[in-house]
Amino acid sequence: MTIGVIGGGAWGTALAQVAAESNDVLLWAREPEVAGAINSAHENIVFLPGVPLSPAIRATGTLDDLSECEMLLVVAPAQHLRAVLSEAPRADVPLLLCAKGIEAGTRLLMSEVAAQVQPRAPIAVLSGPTFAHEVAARLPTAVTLACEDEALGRSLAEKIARPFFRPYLSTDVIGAEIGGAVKNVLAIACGIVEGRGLGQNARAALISRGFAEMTRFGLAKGARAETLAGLSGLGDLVLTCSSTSSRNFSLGVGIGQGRAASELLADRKSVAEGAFTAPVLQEAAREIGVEMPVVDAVCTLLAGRAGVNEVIGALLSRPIRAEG
Ligand SMILES: NC(=O)c1ccc[n+]([C@@H]2O[C@H](COP(=O)([O-])OP(=O)(O)OC[C@H]3O[C@@H](n4cnc5c(N)ncnc54)[C@H](O)[C@@H]3O)[C@@H](O)[C@H]2O)c1
Ligand SMILES: O=P(O)(O)OC[C@H](O)CO
Repeated sequence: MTIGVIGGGAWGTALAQVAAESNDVLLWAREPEVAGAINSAHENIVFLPGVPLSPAIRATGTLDDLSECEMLLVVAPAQHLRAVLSEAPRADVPLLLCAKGIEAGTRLLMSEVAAQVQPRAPIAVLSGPTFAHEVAARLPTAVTLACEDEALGRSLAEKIARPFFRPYLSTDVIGAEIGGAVKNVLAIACGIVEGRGLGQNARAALISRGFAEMTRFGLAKGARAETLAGLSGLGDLVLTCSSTSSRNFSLGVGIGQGRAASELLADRKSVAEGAFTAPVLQEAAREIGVEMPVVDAVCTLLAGRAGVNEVIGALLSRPIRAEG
């Protein structure tokens, strides 16, 4: 079968490499130099350099070329997903959504955006603790594959599973998406703590209190607790809050070291989704009356409305309260 991949960033390329172990893969890349190098040198020189890619991966710059694919992995960044999917051929094949974020303006999750622009396509979500370079190196990785239609979810999982790439099934699409979106914002917070030299205790406290925020928000939006505590929630939170391999964490490190978020973001070619999700998440949480102080703190720092010491001081001086 031919699997289509929409998005030639690091994650789209790593997933193409996984899928190419037993399928033909057609990857749409926005940048002509990315598509050119994949076809001529079997390497994504821009977003995943140094990884020799399977010759079973062909790249194209034309979305219409994906019209014959039997399933599509959608790996465009969250804020571009609507535009890219709108330009893609009308699909009634399954869309496996792999971006982690909430759309600015609409506050919609990726599955909700996809349902608006590709209403005939069955939708599933792939999320979890997955650094692209590790997956591309075939290091053991487990993910959540969420689909309301259990049988479809199982068949998609069977198509992409490999001995080193192990999907766990869920029917909680919203839960899988909320975990992936929220953890990116919390990873920025953990990076700030690292960049400021505030120690491991502070980071563990942030992961734990951040997980409490993710859970409050997720449950209020209809997510299931076990999904939030699983690979796509807590699992990804732990990964992303612990390593400079995370673009969100490393953005936070820069902010913690005193650099302006705007300057750090302007320097980047790769995406730090948490920077875009944070203000939308804050709006969404306020709308439903869910308190998210760590998310609020990240928003303040991203917008440059206060300094790091002031924001951390305010977090630490909140009234003493019950943990649960
Ligand atoms: N990299 C990872 O390890 C990883 C793992 C899991 C999930 N993800 C998620 O996958 C998604 C894609 O991330 P990535 O790491 O592949 O990206 P990346 O940072 O490697 O590359 C940036 C991507 O953004 C695309 N882009 C830039 N401007 C665009 C525009 N105007 N319209 C459409 N596309 C545009 C580029 O073509 C490129 O594909 C994100 O939501 C990310 O959170 C990434
Ligand atoms: O580099 P990040 O922070 O976008 O994290 C990548 C993946 O989402 C980790 O699961």
